Amino acid sequence: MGSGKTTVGKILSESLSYLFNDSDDYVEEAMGGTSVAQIFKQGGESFFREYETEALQKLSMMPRQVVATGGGAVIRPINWKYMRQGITVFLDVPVDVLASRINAVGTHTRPLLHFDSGDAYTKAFMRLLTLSKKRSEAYAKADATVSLLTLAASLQLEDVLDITPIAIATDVFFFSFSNLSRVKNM
Ligand SMILES: Nc1ncnc2c1ncn2[C@@H]1O[C@H](COP(=O)(O)OP(=O)(O)O)[C@@H](O)[C@H]1O
Ligand SMILES: O=C(O)C1=C[C@@H](OP(=O)(O)O)[C@@H](O)[C@H](O)C1
Repeated sequence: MGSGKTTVGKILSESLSYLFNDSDDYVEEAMGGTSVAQIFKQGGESFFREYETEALQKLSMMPRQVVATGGGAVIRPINWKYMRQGITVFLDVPVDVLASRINAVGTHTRPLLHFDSGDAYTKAFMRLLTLSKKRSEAYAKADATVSLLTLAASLQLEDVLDITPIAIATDVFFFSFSNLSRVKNM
């Protein structure tokens, strides 16, 4: 959540002349415009995960597109069957950066990070830390990991906050290119 999948994915899709899709948007459309936050409220996380899997299955049948999945899509093994129809890239962003970004945009669209009271940054940080530990093995299944810490070092930047989305998209492009031979329909 907040790693830049949408921001970077849109840049990548434009430069490749591919379509861009966001699996959360796809779920919301399939639910007649009900927001992800509302779906969580009405049916809980497992209900949302069912629709997320269905969305990934449908999206996996479409060629020439960049998909930003929800950050939790990695936790269901069945989702990998669909995501691996393409090249999978994990954007590895330090948790404090994720929490700052989420804090800046608000938590209303991200129910797992939304709390009715308390310090929003600290609560989001703690939840993101727990989730990133719990999911680390699943994220490691991606074809490529683009780590902002590694990228900052290679660009000789002191702060990951100085890395532009275009620089990240370029890195994702090169990692993806080296995996192209595995994937049909690109
Ligand atoms: N490299 C970046 N530098 C600065 N802000 C970024 C960067 N990538 C994303 N953001 C900002 O962080 C927030 C979350 O990004 P988003 O692309 O929606 O993440 P995700 O789709 O992974 O949840 C947005 O407000 C976006 O503008
Ligand atoms: O990490 C998660 O479990 C989730 C991430 C969200 O997507 P983003 O990663 O686009 O915020 C969204 O799918 C839902 O709130 C659950």
